[in-house]
Amino acid sequence: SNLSAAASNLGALDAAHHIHPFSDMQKLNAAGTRIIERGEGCYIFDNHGKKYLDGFAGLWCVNVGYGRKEITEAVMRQMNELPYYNTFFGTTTPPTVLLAQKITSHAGPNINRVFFTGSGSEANDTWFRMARVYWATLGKPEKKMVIARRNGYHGSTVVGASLGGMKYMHEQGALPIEGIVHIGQPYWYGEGADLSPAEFGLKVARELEAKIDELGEDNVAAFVAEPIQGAGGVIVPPETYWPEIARICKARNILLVVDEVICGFGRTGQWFGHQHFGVEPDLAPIAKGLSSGYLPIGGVMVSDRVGEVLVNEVGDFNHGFTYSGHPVCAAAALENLRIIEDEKLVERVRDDVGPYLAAGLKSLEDHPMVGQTQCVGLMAAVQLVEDKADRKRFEDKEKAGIEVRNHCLANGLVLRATGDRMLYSPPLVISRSEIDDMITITRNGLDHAWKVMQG
Ligand SMILES: Cc1ncc(COP(=O)(O)O)c(CNc2cccc(C(=O)O)c2)c1O
Repeated sequence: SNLSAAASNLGALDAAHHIHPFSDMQKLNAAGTRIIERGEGCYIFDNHGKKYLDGFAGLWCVNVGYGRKEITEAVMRQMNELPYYNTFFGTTTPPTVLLAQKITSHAGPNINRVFFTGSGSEANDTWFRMARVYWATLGKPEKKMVIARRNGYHGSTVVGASLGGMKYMHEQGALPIEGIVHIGQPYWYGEGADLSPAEFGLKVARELEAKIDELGEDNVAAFVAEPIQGAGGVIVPPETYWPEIARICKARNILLVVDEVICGFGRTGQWFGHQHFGVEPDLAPIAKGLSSGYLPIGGVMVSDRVGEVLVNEVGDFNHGFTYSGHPVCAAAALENLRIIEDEKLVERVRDDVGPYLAAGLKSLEDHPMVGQTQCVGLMAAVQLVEDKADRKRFEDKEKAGIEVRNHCLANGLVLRATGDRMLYSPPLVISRSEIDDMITITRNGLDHAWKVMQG
């Protein structure tokens, strides 16, 4: 049949018809794409039947693992009942309502409302407009600048990419848009120089205060940051960083926005990353682990400070998407969160497999190529170095990371490399023996890459 014929040359069809995200398509088409066909637990399988341990849970998101039939069945039921309806014009659907309630039940006492989107990027665009509407409603329309961080990641929409601090994204599309500025990142290993982590954490947090002074407090709406930068390389800030950030936001009367797209829903061993660091956001974008990626859904968790104004004083908030609160995506997310609750995955990450992964990564620190490992819950990084003595980095950081990543891939482990940092973000259901495999395969990858880089 033409389907089987098509199946045999999916690669050619992909090259002919499909432009991939974040890809050099000429190189990709020459190299060919890997067709991933199936997933089970923490494993994915390509169309040649090769099995990979997915140390990255898709893109940071498959928290409950692949093949959870409970979600498929919940989606099937909802799909058959009502495949779509909107939440505009005074309508809603049962899963959407129940999902909003369930999310806020885990988000702490000050967060009681959710605005739904289709992605994490749209969630960032959404809070950006909410923050400006909030201040305008309080009679401060000039309070509209947003401060973000270099090497932060907040998505690929115009606002998302502008909030992000990735230069290679700004260069494509003349970004950032006006109204968004960046300060430093709490990356002690790479930028701490002779300061202790504690000193560096305070120093880089205080760049926020300096930036507010430079811009004028009455012009600044918000500061946005990931609890732990994900795509930036799993940059775990020094202990002193977040308390100082929270102090400054309060003292200078700007909204604190915490991007929970990666850190949310158990990734750090708490329901949300801000809870790991003990800070209270005014607004928090979410996505990824919300549905474990089974269906696309995102949103913004809204604190009462903003929510009361948004609900009771703004009148029409003229913003939203066709798929805001999509009933089938909401049903998938609702069942996903039920699994996380019933299987106590957050507690498991905090008390069992998170510490277990941290110990396994620590055991790699004796390797000549490993300068540092960082691990919070099941979100971790291995910092590659050329010379540990003075934290000397490889000239070609990308090559170091790619050599480790490709060797791991050839040995059945999917990892992410951001420059010279190897990143781990496995499903929250990963077993200790699967973690052992991740560590073993990583060590072999390090041995290989060390030889190549010494070459
Ligand atoms: C913190 C954060 N905020 C927003 C987004 C955007 O979400 P959407 O993609 O759903 O619009 C993200 C997404 N993060 C993301 C997406 C794709 C790839 C990688 C990578 O690290 O390779 C990371 C993210 O990590």
